[in-house]
Amino acid sequence: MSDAKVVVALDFDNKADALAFVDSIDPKECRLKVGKEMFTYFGPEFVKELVAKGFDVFLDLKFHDIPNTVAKAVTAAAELGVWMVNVHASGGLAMMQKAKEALLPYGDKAPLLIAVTVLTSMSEQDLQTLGIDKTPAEQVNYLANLTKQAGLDGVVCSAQEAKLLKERLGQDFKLITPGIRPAGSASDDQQRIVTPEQAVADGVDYLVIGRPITKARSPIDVLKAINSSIA
Ligand SMILES: O=C(O)c1cc(=O)[nH]c(=O)n1[C@@H]1O[C@H](COP(=O)(O)O)[C@@H](O)[C@H]1O
Repeated sequence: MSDAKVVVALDFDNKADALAFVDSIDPKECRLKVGKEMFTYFGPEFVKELVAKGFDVFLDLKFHDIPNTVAKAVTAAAELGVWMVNVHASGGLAMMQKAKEALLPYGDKAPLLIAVTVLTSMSEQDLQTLGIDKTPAEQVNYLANLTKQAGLDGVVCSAQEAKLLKERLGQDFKLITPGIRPAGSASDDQQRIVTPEQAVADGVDYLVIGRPITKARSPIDVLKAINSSIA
């Protein structure tokens, strides 16, 4: 298993470009995330292909459904041999508990199970439009507590919330943070952004980074630069 902190979000609409990047890197340099776009185009076979190449794969399908359906979906993810899989914490305590239970038969081969708190593309105003009268940090803290209570391994949040969550939930509770932007790069549709250096200083376990790497003229150079900035 790799000890890389960077998880590259493989958000490509074609396999050739994704594989050109993947085949130019070593599994020691980063882990890979397959999300809704590539999974919908290329399915579980693509995930298996990446696992067979030796990469730790984060299957990011953000399951959010009734407990039975999510438990079965998480089992299907474990069968693919992925390293990590996620659900939405707002699916509730029972849903998360059932998902965790579904992974028990896999023992130490089970993927890490984490829950998305408040999407990094959302601001306080966005929460208000959903009828949530809290700051993102308060809502993240609330859902992260629920996630820990359900026995999951950690949460997806913004690195802006990392320091507080590590203090409150302990060092072992994993924090996975998208919305990472090297200084000077475009924020795109992300709202709660943090640089790679700051994220690591604040205790983040894994940094999910997509467009700043995959849309760069030389993705491999950007990945290497980020890796050395957080070494
Ligand atoms: O679960 C995720 O990975 C996720 C959660 C979240 O709150 N925000 C978020 O951006 N993501 C994913 O992380 C990746 C971020 O990509 P970039 O914005 O291109 O770096 C995308 O693939 C998103 O789907």
